[in-house]
Amino acid sequence: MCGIVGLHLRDATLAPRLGSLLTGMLGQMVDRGPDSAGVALYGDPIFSPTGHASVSLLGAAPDLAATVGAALGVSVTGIDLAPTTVLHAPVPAQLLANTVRAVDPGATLIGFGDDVTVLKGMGDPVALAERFGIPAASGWQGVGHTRMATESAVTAAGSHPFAVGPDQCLVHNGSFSNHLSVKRELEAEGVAFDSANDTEVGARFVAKHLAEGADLEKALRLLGDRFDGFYTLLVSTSDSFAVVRDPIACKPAIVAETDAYVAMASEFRALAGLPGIADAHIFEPEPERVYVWHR
Ligand SMILES: NC(=O)CC[C@H](N)C(=O)O
Repeated sequence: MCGIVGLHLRDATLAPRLGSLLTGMLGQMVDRGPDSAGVALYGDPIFSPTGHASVSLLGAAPDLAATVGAALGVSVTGIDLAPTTVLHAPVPAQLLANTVRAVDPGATLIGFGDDVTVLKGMGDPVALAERFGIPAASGWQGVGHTRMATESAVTAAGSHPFAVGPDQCLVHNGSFSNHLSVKRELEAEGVAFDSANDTEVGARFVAKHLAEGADLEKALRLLGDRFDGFYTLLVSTSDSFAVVRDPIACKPAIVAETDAYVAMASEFRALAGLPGIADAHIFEPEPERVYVWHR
């Protein structure tokens, strides 16, 4: 199992409702993965303030904002939402991420960018979302995941999303059967990993191809060529929202599209409460077809 939900808004008047709609969707997927959960939000003014990069971390040192601020020579602010910590600084996102890694190598970086904030934790997904303040969040895009672990331990670091490139986020339902082979290839090229999770291998593969200049559609086609196993993936970037399924599409997925949004979930019940759903174009993504929507 595992439950995926995602909402890509086209109608800016829905932005103040992003967090409450996403929390409602996540709540419908709790029985697909009750042990841990994670959310990525794009464009919330508190989690991702304008003019600042954000970095999301697990296991951050208590005084990290001050240490990173001293290293960068700027004011760094933090939000403590245990086990996730979010830091903000008025510097480029990659510089903030690199500085955090250098200053606190014991922390795990779970997301970074100009527009995205990633929050992950253990326990009931809706209780977590409420503790993180997701229902009050706004923005233009959000992704959520409820995990039933198959490939690595039930820990916050093993929870999805895996957000390993700037403003990127990947969530997965399924299991990559050749992830250890792909991981060895990526490690030989210098890619470092934070967990033993199969989904992290997919996220690092996509991030590498995006960094090398592929667009999201191409990166997901390359993933389909290289990875074996089962997958429904929802992948988002600073301007895109994409869905792809393996050749036999054995993991469920449903998309609803209106003039106001594109929504995706593992099961329709997560979409049933969305505004205007009765008039939405609703379909199951075809096997192996890469669907990408742009902002
Ligand atoms: N149940 C799932 O879909 C699990 C997804 C992924 N293989 C993980 O272990 O995190």
